[in-house]
Amino acid sequence: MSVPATPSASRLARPVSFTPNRRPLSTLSTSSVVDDASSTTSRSSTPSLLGTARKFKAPISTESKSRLNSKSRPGSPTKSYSNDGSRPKTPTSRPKTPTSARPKTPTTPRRGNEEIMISEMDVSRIDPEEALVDYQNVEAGDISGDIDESMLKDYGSDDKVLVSIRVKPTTNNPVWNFTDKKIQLDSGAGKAPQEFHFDEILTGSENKPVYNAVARSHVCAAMDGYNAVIFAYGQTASGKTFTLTGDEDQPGIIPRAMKDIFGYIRRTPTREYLLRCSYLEIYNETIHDLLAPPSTSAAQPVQIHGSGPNITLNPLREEVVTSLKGVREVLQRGEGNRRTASTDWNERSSRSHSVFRVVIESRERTEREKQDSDVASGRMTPGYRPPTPGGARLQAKGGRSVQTSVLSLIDLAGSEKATSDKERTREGKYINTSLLTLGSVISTLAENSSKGKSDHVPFRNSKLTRMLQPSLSGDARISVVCTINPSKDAVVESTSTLLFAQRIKKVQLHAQKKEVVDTEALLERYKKEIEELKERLAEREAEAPVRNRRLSAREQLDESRAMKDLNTRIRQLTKLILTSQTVDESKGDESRPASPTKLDFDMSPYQLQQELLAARRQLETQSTQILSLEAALLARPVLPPDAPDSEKDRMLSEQAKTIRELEMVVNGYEDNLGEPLRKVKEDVEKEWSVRLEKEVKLREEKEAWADVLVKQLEKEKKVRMKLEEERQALAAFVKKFDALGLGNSIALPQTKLKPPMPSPGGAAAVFAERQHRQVRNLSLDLDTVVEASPIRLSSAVAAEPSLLEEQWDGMEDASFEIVEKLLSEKSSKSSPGSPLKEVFAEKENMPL
Ligand SMILES: Nc1ncnc2c1ncn2[C@@H]1O[C@H](COP(=O)(O)OP(=O)(O)OP(=O)(O)O)[C@@H](O)[C@H]1O
Repeated sequence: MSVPATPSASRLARPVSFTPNRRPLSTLSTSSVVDDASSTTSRSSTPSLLGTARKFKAPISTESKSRLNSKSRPGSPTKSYSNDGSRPKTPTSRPKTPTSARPKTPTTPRRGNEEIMISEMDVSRIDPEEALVDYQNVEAGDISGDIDESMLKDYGSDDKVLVSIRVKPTTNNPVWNFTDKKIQLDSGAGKAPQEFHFDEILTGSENKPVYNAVARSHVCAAMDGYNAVIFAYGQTASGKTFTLTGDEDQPGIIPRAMKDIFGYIRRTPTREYLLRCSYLEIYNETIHDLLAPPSTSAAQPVQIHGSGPNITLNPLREEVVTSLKGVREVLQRGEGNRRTASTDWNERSSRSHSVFRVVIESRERTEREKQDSDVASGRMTPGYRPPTPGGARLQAKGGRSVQTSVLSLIDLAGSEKATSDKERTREGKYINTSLLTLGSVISTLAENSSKGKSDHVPFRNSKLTRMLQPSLSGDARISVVCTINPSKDAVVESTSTLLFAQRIKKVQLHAQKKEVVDTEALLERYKKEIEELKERLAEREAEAPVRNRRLSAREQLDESRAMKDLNTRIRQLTKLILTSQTVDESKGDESRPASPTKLDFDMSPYQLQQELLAARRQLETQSTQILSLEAALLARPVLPPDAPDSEKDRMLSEQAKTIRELEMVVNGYEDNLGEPLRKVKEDVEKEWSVRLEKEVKLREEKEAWADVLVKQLEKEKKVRMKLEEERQALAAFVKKFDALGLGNSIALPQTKLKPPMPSPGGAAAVFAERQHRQVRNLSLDLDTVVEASPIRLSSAVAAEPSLLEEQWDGMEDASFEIVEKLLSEKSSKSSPGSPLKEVFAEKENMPL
């Protein structure tokens, strides 16, 4: 068997059979599976199965409103009713769950909201391992607390339809009298007295006895491998939805059946189950998938394919459920999508026929599985066989057989008279036509059965009868609840319902359960596929060492990827099979997280071992490859220097190829590092990259600082040069000063300063010229000024020692103090106004 690339896609084309007999793999119409996930929205906070049975309503007429408002909930069952004299036109209704929050859109009664909650429970996503239900994983809360075997009917001995009448409680002039099995029109009704006999006559508002009488045996039959159909038929507002769905106080057949299903699994330690639900409605002769988003189901109505007993429905979703919570979600979604509207007779009348189906696949558990799960759960396999009425047990023949059955719970739209609303009238026509067809189909079948005839049965005249053809042809156990309104103004409709019930009672059934190995069953197919995949994997692994020698690096990489894919698929499939440990009420049926970490933790020890082995083998292969490639690289021939260019090019391209191959192998090697190792690697890389960044920053800062220092140094150098210039200028000045001739009378120490002999007036001229130049350059920038003058002018250079503060070599003795001293000695001898005085006067004015 080949592995489909995408498991869900491979099922897309498969239609869902309505006939479990030779049903192809029932799966989703997955055309909208992908976008479903994005549209998950909680629809109701009410946890009840019934609290969500809210429907769209058409606006209610004032007349209807007042009638409805005046209704009160009838009391407990009575076998005869008092006539209070009031004669409301409509039957007394039990008030439904408040619907004020619901929009009323008469033209689009179907929920127009695109954000319909889409469960993740479709077959393609669910983990079958967690979807299999058995006795150990059914939670106590999921099962019916009132299992009473005495309530079960012996459905196995009778090949007749179980027909029951439910009389709706009313205080409004009831005209029918009844006993347990007989119902009779009152003589006071003004009509010919009629008497009818049925399997059960049920009254009152309690749904539990109704379920026990009409549905429980058929639910058990379905669990035991028979197809079963339970449907409610009757005039509008007579209580069909109340019987099938019920409300929070009085859960109806559907929620009770689901509880019983889990109860049955709990009591059956020998089997494991896969449960799938679908929900559809037939509205104006079009079939809609109630579990698909409305836009999808409107664009792609469900089609009936095939003929005779081999009817298939496509596209139709089936969602795997493992707990009541999961069922609740499916029901909430489906019921939210049902079309209802307010009519003259029923505030929330079902405007369509609805079919809720549960596909039950089950398989005998192997001793090994039982032991394993008992050990895992700390329980021992109970040594008893649960009571399963009519149940021959399935035996494994060769391989284990898979039993498949379908339980269909059908709420028919009510027959009705013309209404005041145009849209309702149109719907009513469709409803009446299909009910009429159902009636004539039942009549013909009854005739054929009772008179041994084989007249043509007009199944094809309506979608409803065509869909029900396999069941009505005898392939299923059928239970019909006919609901009637006993009040006088509904006598005609009630009589018509009772006649229908009488006819259907005559239909002969011959349902068989399927105990053969059903290779089409999803459960079996998963198991088979797992086995095949494992075989293929083992073969490939065994061949790997020889094969890898032949393959190029790329081919080896492809090969290892293919093996990885096989492993992944095996893991997915294994997880799709539910076992007893996995059913848990607290668990929703949300899709299992796709986290690889989660998957790893969920793997069985065997799978982990397989995984580990495969990974090790791959690593070994890759190490060998790396080594051989490295050796090839080292052993490459060295070309002589005078080798032709073409030869060099060839060599280079070969080496480039080897490098590429090495890279590929190394990449593959890294891919194979376990998650933890990869994580460690990432952490280390992260830590070191932070450090590296810090270091780089630090280095940049230091480099910038070094630049500043270099610049500073250059500046210093320039300043030093200027200082040198100034020093020389000053030396020149002193020389000129000495040239004034004073040096002739005063002996300056020759060794300290040896300027040329100054000439009179020379120093003053130099200073005058410098002073002039400095004033001229005052507006120039700092560097220019520094260059132009021997005297510091700027703050930038103020930090530098002043020329006059500097210690000049050999100038100590030539300080101004000495000069001053010499001069003062001289001045005492010379007269005022002498040239010397002039010179000093000028010097004192020198800008310092
Ligand atoms: N046996 C019952 N006891 C108490 N209330 C009931 C009973 N049967 C029906 N009702 C009430 O009567 C009203 C109409 O019932 P329901 O909607 O089930 O009728 P229906 O047959 O499904 O109608 P339609 O065909 O129009 O959908 C509801 O408010 C429901 O609660």
